[in-house]
Amino acid sequence: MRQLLRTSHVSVRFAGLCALDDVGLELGHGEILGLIGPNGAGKTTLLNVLSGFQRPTTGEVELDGRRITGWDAPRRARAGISRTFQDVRLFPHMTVLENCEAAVVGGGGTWATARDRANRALGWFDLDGSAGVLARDLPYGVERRVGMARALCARPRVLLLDEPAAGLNDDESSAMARTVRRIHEEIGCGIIVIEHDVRVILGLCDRVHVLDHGVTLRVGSPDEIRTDPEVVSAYLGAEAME
Ligand SMILES: Nc1ncnc2c1ncn2[C@@H]1O[C@H](COP(=O)(O)OP(=O)(O)OP(=O)(O)O)[C@@H](O)[C@H]1O
Repeated sequence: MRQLLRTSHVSVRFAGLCALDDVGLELGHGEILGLIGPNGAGKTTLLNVLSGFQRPTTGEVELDGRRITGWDAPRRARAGISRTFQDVRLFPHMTVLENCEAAVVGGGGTWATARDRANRALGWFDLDGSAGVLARDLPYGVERRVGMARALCARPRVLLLDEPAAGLNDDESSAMARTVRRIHEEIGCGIIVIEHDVRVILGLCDRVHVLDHGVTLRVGSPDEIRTDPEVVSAYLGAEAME
């Protein structure tokens, strides 16, 4: 596996709390990697470290073999690392289309490119009919899809998805997973996805990285993770083995 993004020996401490402890994560070119673990395991903190929103206390981050640990979030975005947020964070007074265009222009693209990419990304998420709607008027499920469309407008090399199926029902979650898979086939970017819905993760990902209390519990294929006794007892419970 050719490495696209990796962390080595990453630790993050918040005052007395160790949110991440010596974590090494690897994402290959064109790979979909699931990041799972119980509440407070450190998943979002690790995504923040990868996207430049959180400086690690110790450790390094590399993109394509280049050390990017000191780079801030805008610089990483320009280098091709795009992300979504649990709370989406759209510009509320701008339309769906303008939110997507802003992501392209903010990354240095022209308005013409921005319009083209935004329209394409909205099409991937069946959002063509919502292009002119103000972001503040969107229902939650639609808002999340716009967040993903916006992240994809930048044509990222790495896409970091923080709980894309949160708050969605089973059918919507399955549809979301199918969309992620389709986009992955079309763009070929590496994807890291945090998700609590284990069925979505195990069905979608090439490999899964399991965190527990800030440390790596296991890394393996969906089948290895599904049947690993330690992962099952720490996180999955019996239902994932069915
Ligand atoms: N800015 C911060 N200041 C202090 N503590 C923090 C901060 N961010 C996260 N933490 C703590 O670090 C630990 C890891 O949090 P994190 O949000 O990364 O976990 P998570 O696995 O994403 O959890 P969840 O599944 O609930 O979203 C938690 O104990 C959390 O309270």
